[in-house]
Amino acid sequence: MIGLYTAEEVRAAEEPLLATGPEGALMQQAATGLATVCARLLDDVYGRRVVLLVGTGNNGGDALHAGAFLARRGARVTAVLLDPERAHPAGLAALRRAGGRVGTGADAIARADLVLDGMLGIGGRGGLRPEAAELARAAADGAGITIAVDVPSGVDASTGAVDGPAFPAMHTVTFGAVKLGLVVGEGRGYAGEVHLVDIGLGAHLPTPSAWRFTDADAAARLALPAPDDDKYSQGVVGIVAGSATYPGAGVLCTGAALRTRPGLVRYAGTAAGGVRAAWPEAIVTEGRPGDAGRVQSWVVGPGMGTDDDARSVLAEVLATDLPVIVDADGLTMLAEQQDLVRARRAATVLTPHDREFARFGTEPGGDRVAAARDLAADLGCVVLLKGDATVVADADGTAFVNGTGTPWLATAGTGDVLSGITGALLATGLPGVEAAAAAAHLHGRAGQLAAERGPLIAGDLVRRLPDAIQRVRGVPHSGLGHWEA
Ligand SMILES: NC(=O)C1=CN([C@@H]2O[C@H](COP(=O)(O)OP(=O)(O)OC[C@H]3O[C@@H](n4cnc5c(N)ncnc54)[C@H](O)[C@@H]3O)[C@@H](O)[C@H]2O)[C@@H](O)CC1
Ligand SMILES: Nc1ncnc2c1ncn2[C@@H]1O[C@H](COP(=O)(O)OP(=O)(O)O)[C@@H](O)[C@H]1O
Ligand SMILES: [K+]
Repeated sequence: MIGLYTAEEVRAAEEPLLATGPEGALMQQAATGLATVCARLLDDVYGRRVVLLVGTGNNGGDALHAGAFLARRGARVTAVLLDPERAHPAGLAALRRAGGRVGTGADAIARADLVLDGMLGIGGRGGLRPEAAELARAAADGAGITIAVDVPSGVDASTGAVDGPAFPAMHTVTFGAVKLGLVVGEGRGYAGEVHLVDIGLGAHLPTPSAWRFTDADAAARLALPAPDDDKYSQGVVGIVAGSATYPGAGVLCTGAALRTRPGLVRYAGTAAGGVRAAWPEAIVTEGRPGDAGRVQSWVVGPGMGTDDDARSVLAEVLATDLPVIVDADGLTMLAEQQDLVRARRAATVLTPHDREFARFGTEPGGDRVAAARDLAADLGCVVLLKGDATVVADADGTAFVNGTGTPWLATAGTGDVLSGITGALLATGLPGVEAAAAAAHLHGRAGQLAAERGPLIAGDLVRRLPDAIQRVRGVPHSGLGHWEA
């Protein structure tokens, strides 16, 4: 797993290194790593125009030292200083020694091949002041590559909240540890591609605030069928989704569960006809959940409606002592009867998008990890808050930020697929928070695979799920399967 850290955690880890290491050593390491990434992205450094946006703190110092490195390799480097009296003295001296110069704003930015944002790093507080905001806008309008030093200025490094304008980075070169604000919420959009430069913080870092799953983490949670398995022992999933008028949600959800963990999937609900036609593999009843037969987990909510029948079905499912994932219409009803979750002892996973989340009382706001954590703690369940970087939080504060996916997932029905995957993983006995994090990871990978062929529809995710599973397991898909000689 990849740890994601707040600014405070990174500062605390830096302290012992600053206290014991030679003066400026950490900054030299950071700046060298930064300049190396810049040089790689510029391809040929000689003669390139580089503009440094330089604030009053160490973030500006990093930019100045990296600028000096690039100037020594023949780049034409101009530093734009937000406050000339307070620019990092050693950094400025190094830049001047290397032949860099100090200049002014917008024109230089418009002509730059590369704009390096060293205005604010983890010491930034609140929104950008007007002069900094102006430079960020000019960088957005320019044609050069935009690279943020450590954190894009205007982005809260700990939360990803953005208050007003911020520097639009195509790349962020971050030091020592990945800051949470680079991968979640609005901040993620400003950070672009994140490059991590090792400055030796490793042993000093605390347990991170949040985690990101790798493919290996997801794969470790996808238990393979064993020789002594049968269709029941793999975990049976029950699906309550879709309706006579809207069978689609039932079809997608059932398909996703089957494709994730094809032991046995049972369906109960009024979309029975559509589900039966689409998935002969599923066991289908028009009746209530109790008529479906034994299951090890329930998916309830997508497209099921919100009438009285739907309410009583939701209550019936939540009254079981089985793990349940609640989505869509189920969430709309649950928001009005939150005690149905609080009373549960088995795992409950709620998978709201922003509007569904708001029905539980508060908008997600700028700090999406905190929002998901708060609701999870309040209800005593797992909350998976959907978005371009989906957040999963458990009642004890454990949090994951998803790193897979594509904006092509913003299409109807993809949420139903996520519900089916989550239900299938819950049925295997995984803790709720791990099932949800692994499901989000897998869903995103399926989306990426489907998007390789252009615009995707939700059904494509179901079709690509087997490939996504093989991909996260690191199995090359030759189409022939794996044979041991
Ligand atoms: N601590 C260290 O030794 C290291 C720090 N590094 C760099 O240092 C950065 C943190 O440096 P600092 O703590 O000096 O902080 P920053 O450079 O992030 O910013 C602090 C300065 O900006 C001002 N400021 C804060 N909010 C502002 C706003 N909204 N508008 C305008 N000005 C604002 C503050 O008054 C202060 O002068 C990191 O992000 C990283 O880039 C790296 O060099 C690695 C080593
Ligand atoms: N811009 C985006 N980038 C990446 N993923 C997205 C984006 N917008 C939505 N998604 C993902 O697509 C899915 C949409 O789910 P949802 O809103 O429930 O749709 P539906 O109810 O139509 O199925 C979620 O998994 C969400 O994380
Ligand atoms: K910055």
